[in-house]
Amino acid sequence: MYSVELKGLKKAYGKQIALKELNLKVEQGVIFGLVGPNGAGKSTTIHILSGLLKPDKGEVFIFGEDLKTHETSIKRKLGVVSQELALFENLSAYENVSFFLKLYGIRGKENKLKTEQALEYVGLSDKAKKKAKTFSGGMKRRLHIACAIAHKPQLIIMDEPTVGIDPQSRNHILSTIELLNKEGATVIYTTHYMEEVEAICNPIAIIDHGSLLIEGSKETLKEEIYEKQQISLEMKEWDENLLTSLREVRGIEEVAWQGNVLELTFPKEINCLPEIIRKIEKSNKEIKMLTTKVPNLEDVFLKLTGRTLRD
Ligand SMILES: Nc1ncnc2c1ncn2[C@@H]1O[C@H](COP(=O)(O)OP(=O)(O)OP(=O)(O)O)[C@@H](O)[C@H]1O
Repeated sequence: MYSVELKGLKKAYGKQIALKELNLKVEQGVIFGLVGPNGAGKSTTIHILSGLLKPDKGEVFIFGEDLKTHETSIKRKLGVVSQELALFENLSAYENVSFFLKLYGIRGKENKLKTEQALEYVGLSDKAKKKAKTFSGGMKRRLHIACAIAHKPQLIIMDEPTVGIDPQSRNHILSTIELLNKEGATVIYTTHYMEEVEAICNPIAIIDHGSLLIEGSKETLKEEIYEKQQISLEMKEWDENLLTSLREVRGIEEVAWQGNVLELTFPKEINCLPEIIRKIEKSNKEIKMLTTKVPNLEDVFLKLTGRTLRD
């Protein structure tokens, strides 16, 4: 059973099509990165998943249940960290979390226990008695997360939870997500920071113009997208004769240089390296260092969408 299954989701705001026909499956127990350029349809998808918005067409299944017919039971399993903060400024951190738990019917001892645990998860235990209005932006964001996850949801949906906050709170949030995931929660995570996706998400889905472009493990995406191999050779010295002989290596596509570094490109399926090494030895030149360019997710994203994630 999938934690989330979206089938043929369509949504338009007037003439503006936000989701063309989105199909997506999220396995249980993963931190699923949902990324896409501005206007790709991520927030629309998340709003539909959280029941805030109805799709024009298509189906949403959460843990096998249809969102249309099982909204109440699904909502108990769901924790949504939206972009908008929903906190009571004049209540303490403890009172805020406790209030949200009461909305789920959690009272008494269990309420106390879960409130304390949630504050601990986000690193605010020592600020439990302080009013939300005295908190920095990053601390408010962490409190907001505590409120959303205190009832121990099986599925946590996070819409850019680290935008515009200090590095300390950001690191706290990332490790909270990893902790919640280790304890069994599935997390759907959207962000404009590709380094966060690299650090905590797997698998990922890239969407654009309201449709899925690609979905898979980070490793598979890099492998599939990257058709070329690139190596850099830092040379003690090199000359034109060496460049000419490297250009003759079977399969080589490009020989470029920057200072003392030669950059060679060849197709993934041809191993040009032994021949390259032979040519260099023959020329009596010395390699100081050899590095392989490893593609990153930003390369994958750029190739598929024509933009960088933060464009
Ligand atoms: N309330 C609305 N009214 C009209 N158009 C909207 C509305 N909300 C979103 N859209 C449009 O729908 C498309 C998808 O928007 P959505 O907010 O889902 O994208 P996104 O991927 O979350 O973008 P971002 O990364 O900028 O948050 C965009 O073209 C957007 O302009």
